[in-house]
Amino acid sequence: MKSLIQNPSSPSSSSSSYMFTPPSCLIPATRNLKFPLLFPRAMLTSQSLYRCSGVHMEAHINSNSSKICMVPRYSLGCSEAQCFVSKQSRNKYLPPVGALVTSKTEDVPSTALVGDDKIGVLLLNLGGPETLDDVQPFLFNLFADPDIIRLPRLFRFLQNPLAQFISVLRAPKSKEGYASIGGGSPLRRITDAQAEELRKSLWAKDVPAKVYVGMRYWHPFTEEAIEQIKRDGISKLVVLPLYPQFSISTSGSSLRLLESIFREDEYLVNMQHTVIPSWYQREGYIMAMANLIEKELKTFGSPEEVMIFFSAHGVPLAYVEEAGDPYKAEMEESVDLIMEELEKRNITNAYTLAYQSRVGPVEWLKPYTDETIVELGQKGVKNLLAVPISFVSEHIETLEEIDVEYKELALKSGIEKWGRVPALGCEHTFISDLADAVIESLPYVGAMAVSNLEARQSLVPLGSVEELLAAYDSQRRELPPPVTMWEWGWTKSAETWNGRAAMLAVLLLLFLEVTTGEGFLHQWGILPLFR
Ligand SMILES: C=CC1=C(C)c2cc3[nH]c(cc4nc(cc5[nH]c(cc1n2)c(C)c5CCC(=O)O)C(CCC(=O)O)=C4C)c(C)c3C=C
Ligand SMILES: [Fe+2]
Repeated sequence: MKSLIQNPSSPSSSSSSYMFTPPSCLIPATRNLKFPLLFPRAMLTSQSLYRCSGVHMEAHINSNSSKICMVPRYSLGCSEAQCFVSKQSRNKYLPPVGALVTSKTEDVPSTALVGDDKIGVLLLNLGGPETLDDVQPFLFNLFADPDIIRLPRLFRFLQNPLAQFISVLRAPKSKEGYASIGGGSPLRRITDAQAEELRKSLWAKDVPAKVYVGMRYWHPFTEEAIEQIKRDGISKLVVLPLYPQFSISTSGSSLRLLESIFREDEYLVNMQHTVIPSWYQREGYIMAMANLIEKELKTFGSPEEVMIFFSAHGVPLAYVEEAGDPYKAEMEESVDLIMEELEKRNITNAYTLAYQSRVGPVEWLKPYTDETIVELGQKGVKNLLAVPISFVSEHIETLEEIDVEYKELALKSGIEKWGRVPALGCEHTFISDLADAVIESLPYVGAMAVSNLEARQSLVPLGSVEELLAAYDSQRRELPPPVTMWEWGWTKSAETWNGRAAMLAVLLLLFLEVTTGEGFLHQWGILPLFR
């Protein structure tokens, strides 16, 4: 497979394992899902997902009896402190083999068989540069992704030169940010710890699965995780993006990559899998978010006067309005569900949602976080509690953008007290519920959910990679057909040479722009914005 990835440093990783027989007695919730799976807001209601016969239950799979039993929910007592294990202590039980994440502890057999099946969970995440030298190649990988910079098909040949150009321009500013949070992204460390906690939680629920981490733009790359999955002989795979809400630019991009890897590999073509595309509506996520907010509100003198300020990572507006990205709808529903949960606890604070971290010249989802902070200050709001909602780990945009830039802006704008809810990390309600989501999806591994009625009624929205992407692609606006030039001479070879000539011309123009400081990109205000 052709790889766009720039990869200067070597990977390191780890693994673990499990056994399971698909359960026969899981009772699906009685919801009728009429829309493509990428639109859970339209499909799902906020109640009904987590209750069974009025009692709060969870699916418990006993690998000995091969049955699912409904048992009262319990918690595992995993703390944030436990989660942030040092590199050394992790390495003790995380042998650096392949791309796997989770540990091999004493009680974990190296093979995880049930019948003939070996079950794996693949956590998908974005990845982040681990050192300052990684920043530019990491940015290249990000901007080389057609789901991040969406060029019309005719101009796809410009994707890599453009990615190179933008990544070089943006690297100095990004490096400053990563330098200020300790010289690199904490994402890998936190995602590894989440994978390990998920593995433990699955084991505690009698589902001894192996858990793998596949990052989209940095180590351990998805390709590395897949290689490890093949080496381990996994036969059934649950794919779980670590983004609560679906976006074309995040989960969608990772799934598209997986699809291309699956298509080209004989082993993977035959491996049964299912995908949990988004899970913001699950009780564990909602409860865990509400718990964190409730706790943080108590640090204010008058908690009831605090404005709860949900800040989500933005996406370009066109993703939602033209490409059918369900991200905004899912984000708004997430906020509604969390506020409903807080109301049940008699917390009825004012709240708002805004979008942060925009990049480039195009319009992004509004309102923008920075503008909203200023407006709130002008309106006389004095206490603000920022809640990062689109991502479950601390990363540059919480540690630098929110904690430093937005805090400073808020204090300048008249806000007197600023607070911030931590990212979920390894919060145990959250991890335990992710484990439940995996368990609930297991009966549908290989069932190819979208076309399968039973799977449509499952407790988590499920689908195969291919079907999910087909649902997403059907929402994409058709690109205009290629322009037909003269009949004569429009051969494959002419097309290739035309493409090359155009690429050279664009590179020349870019070069002239950078050296002279003048040109279209400057006129349109694009170039300075990438700095
Ligand atoms: C739900 C989360 C995210 C969405 C949606 C998203 C879309 C998106 N991001 C960019 C551009 C950049 N993202 C960068 C880093 C980054 N982004 C997310 C999350 C989402 N991105 C994370 C978790 C990270 C990694 C942070 C870390 O700690 O390493 C970066 C690099 C950092 C920087 O230079 O600011 C860029 C650039 C676009 C264009 C986009 C939607 C199209
Ligand atoms: Fe991003």
